[in-house]
Amino acid sequence: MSKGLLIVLSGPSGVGKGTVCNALRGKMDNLVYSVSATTRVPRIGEENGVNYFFKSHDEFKYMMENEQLLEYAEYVGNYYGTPRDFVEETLQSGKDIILEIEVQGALKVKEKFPEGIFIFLLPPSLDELKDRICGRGTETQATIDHRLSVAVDEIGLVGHYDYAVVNDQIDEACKRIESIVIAEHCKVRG
Ligand SMILES: Nc1ncnc2c1ncn2[C@@H]1O[C@H](COP(=O)(O)OP(=O)(O)OP(=O)(O)O)[C@@H](O)[C@H]1O
Ligand SMILES: Nc1nc2c(ncn2[C@@H]2O[C@H](COP(=O)(O)O)[C@@H](O)[C@H]2O)c(=O)[nH]1
Repeated sequence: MSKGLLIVLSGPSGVGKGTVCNALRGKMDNLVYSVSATTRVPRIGEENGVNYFFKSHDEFKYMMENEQLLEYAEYVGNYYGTPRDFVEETLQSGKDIILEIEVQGALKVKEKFPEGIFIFLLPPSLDELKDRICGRGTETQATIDHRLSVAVDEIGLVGHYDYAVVNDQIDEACKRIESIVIAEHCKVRG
Protein backbone atom coordinates (compact mmCIF):
# COMPACT_ATOMS: atom_id res chain seq x y z
CA MET A 1 0.00 0.00 0.00
CA SER A 2 1.36 3.46 -0.83
CA LYS A 3 1.71 6.05 1.93
CA GLY A 4 -0.79 8.86 2.25
CA LEU A 5 -0.07 12.49 1.43
CA LEU A 6 0.93 14.98 4.09
CA ILE A 7 -0.93 18.23 3.40
CA VAL A 8 -0.16 21.45 5.24
CA LEU A 9 -2.71 24.26 5.20
CA SER A 10 -1.45 27.61 6.49
CA GLY A 11 -2.56 31.19 6.30
CA PRO A 12 -3.13 34.16 8.58
CA SER A 13 -5.50 34.01 11.52
CA GLY A 14 -9.09 34.46 10.42
CA VAL A 15 -8.55 33.60 6.75
CA GLY A 16 -10.79 30.54 7.12
CA LYS A 17 -8.43 27.55 7.55
CA GLY A 18 -10.64 25.87 10.16
CA THR A 19 -13.81 26.56 8.18
CA VAL A 20 -12.30 25.14 4.99
CA CYS A 21 -10.90 22.09 6.83
CA ASN A 22 -14.32 21.36 8.31
CA ALA A 23 -15.92 21.62 4.89
CA LEU A 24 -13.27 19.34 3.36
CA ARG A 25 -13.92 16.67 5.99
CA GLY A 26 -17.37 16.11 4.56
CA LYS A 27 -16.04 15.86 1.00
CA MET A 28 -12.77 13.91 1.09
CA ASP A 29 -13.15 10.37 2.49
CA ASN A 30 -9.44 9.59 2.56
CA LEU A 31 -8.53 12.76 4.47
CA VAL A 32 -7.74 12.72 8.18
CA TYR A 33 -7.40 15.90 10.26
CA SER A 34 -4.43 16.29 12.61
CA VAL A 35 -5.51 17.55 16.05
CA SER A 36 -2.84 19.85 17.52
CA ALA A 37 -1.74 20.35 21.09
CA THR A 38 -1.89 23.89 22.47
CA THR A 39 -1.42 25.90 25.66
CA ARG A 40 -4.19 28.28 24.54
CA VAL A 41 -7.33 28.27 26.71
CA PRO A 42 -10.35 26.68 24.99
CA ARG A 43 -12.87 28.97 23.31
CA ILE A 44 -16.55 28.46 24.08
CA GLY A 45 -17.67 25.28 22.31
CA GLU A 46 -14.18 23.89 21.74
CA GLU A 47 -13.67 20.29 22.93
CA ASN A 48 -10.50 18.64 24.16
CA GLY A 49 -9.37 16.03 21.64
CA VAL A 50 -11.64 17.41 18.91
CA ASN A 51 -10.48 20.99 18.27
CA TYR A 52 -7.20 20.69 20.18
CA PHE A 53 -5.53 18.73 22.93
CA PHE A 54 -5.50 21.50 25.55
CA LYS A 55 -2.30 21.29 27.61
CA SER A 56 -0.72 23.10 30.55
CA HIS A 57 2.69 24.68 29.91
CA ASP A 58 4.36 21.78 31.77
CA GLU A 59 2.50 19.17 29.72
CA PHE A 60 3.42 20.93 26.48
CA LYS A 61 7.06 21.20 27.58
CA TYR A 62 7.09 17.46 28.31
CA MET A 63 5.80 16.76 24.77
CA MET A 64 8.48 19.06 23.30
CA GLU A 65 11.32 17.55 25.30
CA ASN A 66 10.26 13.97 24.59
CA GLU A 67 10.06 14.49 20.83
CA GLN A 68 6.33 13.85 20.76
CA LEU A 69 5.82 16.82 18.44
CA LEU A 70 6.58 16.85 14.73
CA GLU A 71 6.82 20.64 14.97
CA TYR A 72 5.82 23.35 17.38
CA ALA A 73 5.77 27.14 17.44
CA GLU A 74 4.98 29.99 19.75
CA TYR A 75 2.29 32.11 18.13
CA VAL A 76 0.87 35.29 19.69
CA GLY A 77 1.58 34.20 23.26
CA ASN A 78 0.65 30.51 23.11
CA TYR A 79 2.36 27.29 22.05
CA TYR A 80 0.96 25.04 19.33
CA GLY A 81 2.33 21.72 18.12
CA THR A 82 1.55 18.71 15.95
CA PRO A 83 1.56 15.28 17.66
CA ARG A 84 4.11 13.23 15.73
CA ASP A 85 2.91 9.63 16.13
CA PHE A 86 -0.59 10.29 14.80
CA VAL A 87 0.81 11.87 11.63
CA GLU A 88 3.23 9.02 10.98
CA GLU A 89 0.66 6.29 11.72
CA THR A 90 -1.91 7.94 9.44
CA LEU A 91 0.54 8.24 6.56
CA GLN A 92 1.61 4.60 7.00
CA SER A 93 -2.05 3.52 6.86
CA GLY A 94 -2.32 5.05 3.37
CA LYS A 95 -4.61 7.90 4.39
CA ASP A 96 -3.92 11.56 3.67
CA ILE A 97 -3.51 13.88 6.63
CA ILE A 98 -4.06 17.64 6.77
CA LEU A 99 -2.22 19.87 9.26
CA GLU A 100 -3.84 23.26 9.86
CA ILE A 101 -0.86 25.20 11.23
CA GLU A 102 0.78 28.62 11.13
CA VAL A 103 3.78 29.45 8.97
CA GLN A 104 6.72 28.94 11.38
CA GLY A 105 5.53 25.39 12.02
CA ALA A 106 4.83 24.78 8.34
CA LEU A 107 8.39 25.69 7.41
CA LYS A 108 9.70 23.23 10.03
CA VAL A 109 7.48 20.48 8.58
CA LYS A 110 8.86 21.32 5.13
CA GLU A 111 12.39 20.61 6.36
CA LYS A 112 11.32 17.18 7.63
CA PHE A 113 8.80 16.31 4.89
CA PRO A 114 9.89 18.12 1.72
CA GLU A 115 7.57 15.74 -0.18
CA GLY A 116 4.56 17.24 1.66
CA ILE A 117 2.03 19.47 -0.11
CA PHE A 118 2.13 23.00 1.21
CA ILE A 119 -0.96 25.12 0.60
CA PHE A 120 -1.31 28.76 1.66
CA LEU A 121 -4.82 30.12 2.12
CA LEU A 122 -5.08 33.81 1.23
CA PRO A 123 -7.83 36.30 2.11
CA PRO A 124 -9.47 38.22 -0.77
CA SER A 125 -8.11 41.39 0.93
CA LEU A 126 -6.66 42.56 4.25
CA ASP A 127 -9.92 44.40 5.02
CA GLU A 128 -11.86 41.17 4.56
CA LEU A 129 -9.36 39.36 6.81
CA LYS A 130 -9.96 41.96 9.51
CA ASP A 131 -13.73 41.65 9.13
CA ARG A 132 -13.53 37.86 9.44
CA ILE A 133 -11.34 37.77 12.54
CA CYS A 134 -13.43 40.49 14.23
CA GLY A 135 -16.69 38.90 13.08
CA ARG A 136 -15.76 35.53 14.59
CA GLY A 137 -16.06 37.20 17.99
CA THR A 138 -13.59 34.91 19.77
CA GLU A 139 -10.63 37.22 20.42
CA THR A 140 -10.00 40.33 22.50
CA GLN A 141 -9.17 43.52 20.58
CA ALA A 142 -5.53 43.18 21.72
CA THR A 143 -5.30 39.63 20.35
CA ILE A 144 -6.96 40.67 17.08
CA ASP A 145 -4.45 43.52 16.70
CA HIS A 146 -1.53 41.18 17.44
CA ARG A 147 -2.76 38.51 15.01
CA LEU A 148 -3.35 41.08 12.25
CA SER A 149 0.08 42.60 12.83
CA VAL A 150 1.80 39.26 12.11
CA ALA A 151 -0.55 38.46 9.20
CA VAL A 152 1.29 40.71 6.75
CA ASP A 153 4.63 39.01 7.46
CA GLU A 154 2.97 35.59 7.24
CA ILE A 155 1.49 36.42 3.83
CA GLY A 156 4.98 37.49 2.75
CA LEU A 157 6.09 33.86 3.17
CA VAL A 158 3.64 32.52 0.58
CA GLY A 159 6.56 31.89 -1.81
CA HIS A 160 7.69 28.97 0.38
CA TYR A 161 4.47 27.11 -0.42
CA ASP A 162 3.57 24.92 -3.40
CA TYR A 163 0.09 26.38 -3.87
CA ALA A 164 -1.79 29.58 -2.99
CA VAL A 165 -5.58 29.38 -2.74
CA VAL A 166 -7.74 32.47 -2.23
CA ASN A 167 -10.59 31.80 0.20
CA ASP A 168 -13.19 34.02 -1.42
CA GLN A 169 -16.02 31.48 -1.27
CA ILE A 170 -15.72 28.42 0.99
CA ASP A 171 -17.01 25.98 -1.68
CA GLU A 172 -14.64 27.36 -4.31
CA ALA A 173 -11.64 27.20 -1.97
CA CYS A 174 -12.54 23.59 -1.12
CA LYS A 175 -12.84 22.68 -4.82
CA ARG A 176 -9.37 24.11 -5.49
CA ILE A 177 -7.85 22.19 -2.59
CA GLU A 178 -9.61 18.97 -3.64
CA SER A 179 -8.25 19.48 -7.17
CA ILE A 180 -4.71 19.97 -5.83
CA VAL A 181 -4.93 16.74 -3.81
CA ILE A 182 -6.33 14.79 -6.77
CA ALA A 183 -3.53 16.10 -9.01
CA GLU A 184 -0.89 15.25 -6.40
CA HIS A 185 -2.20 11.67 -6.23
CA CYS A 186 -1.83 11.41 -10.02
CA LYS A 187 1.72 12.76 -9.97
CA VAL A 188 4.46 10.47 -11.23
CA ARG A 189 6.99 10.37 -8.40
CA GLY A 190 10.64 9.38 -8.84
N1 LIG B 1 -14.96 32.26 2.42
C1 LIG B 1 -15.43 32.88 3.51
N2 LIG B 1 -16.27 33.92 3.38
C2 LIG B 1 -16.76 34.58 4.47
N3 LIG B 1 -16.45 34.25 5.76
C3 LIG B 1 -15.61 33.22 5.93
C4 LIG B 1 -15.06 32.48 4.84
N4 LIG B 1 -14.26 31.51 5.34
C5 LIG B 1 -14.30 31.64 6.68
N5 LIG B 1 -15.11 32.64 7.04
C6 LIG B 1 -15.40 33.13 8.41
O1 LIG B 1 -14.22 33.77 8.88
C7 LIG B 1 -14.05 33.56 10.29
C8 LIG B 1 -12.67 32.95 10.53
O2 LIG B 1 -12.65 31.65 9.99
P1 LIG B 1 -11.78 30.50 10.68
O3 LIG B 1 -12.03 30.47 12.15
O4 LIG B 1 -12.05 29.26 9.91
O5 LIG B 1 -10.31 31.06 10.41
P2 LIG B 1 -8.90 30.42 10.73
O6 LIG B 1 -8.00 30.72 9.59
O7 LIG B 1 -9.07 28.98 11.10
O8 LIG B 1 -8.47 31.26 12.00
P3 LIG B 1 -7.40 30.96 13.16
O9 LIG B 1 -6.08 30.80 12.51
O10 LIG B 1 -7.49 32.18 14.01
O11 LIG B 1 -7.85 29.72 13.88
C9 LIG B 1 -15.20 32.65 10.73
O12 LIG B 1 -16.20 33.44 11.34
C10 LIG B 1 -15.71 32.04 9.42
O13 LIG B 1 -17.07 31.72 9.47
N1 LIG C 1 2.76 25.64 14.28
C1 LIG C 1 1.52 25.25 14.60
N2 LIG C 1 0.49 26.09 14.47
C2 LIG C 1 -0.73 25.65 14.79
C3 LIG C 1 -0.96 24.35 15.25
N3 LIG C 1 -2.28 24.20 15.50
C4 LIG C 1 -2.87 25.37 15.18
N4 LIG C 1 -1.93 26.24 14.74
C5 LIG C 1 -2.13 27.61 14.28
O1 LIG C 1 -2.09 28.52 15.34
C6 LIG C 1 -2.79 29.71 14.94
C7 LIG C 1 -3.74 30.13 16.04
O2 LIG C 1 -4.75 29.16 16.23
P1 LIG C 1 -6.06 29.49 17.09
O3 LIG C 1 -6.81 28.18 17.17
O4 LIG C 1 -5.60 29.99 18.42
O5 LIG C 1 -6.82 30.53 16.33
C8 LIG C 1 -3.53 29.37 13.65
O6 LIG C 1 -2.76 29.90 12.57
C9 LIG C 1 -3.47 27.86 13.63
O7 LIG C 1 -3.53 27.35 12.32
C10 LIG C 1 0.17 23.48 15.37
O8 LIG C 1 0.07 22.30 15.76
N5 LIG C 1 1.37 23.98 15.04
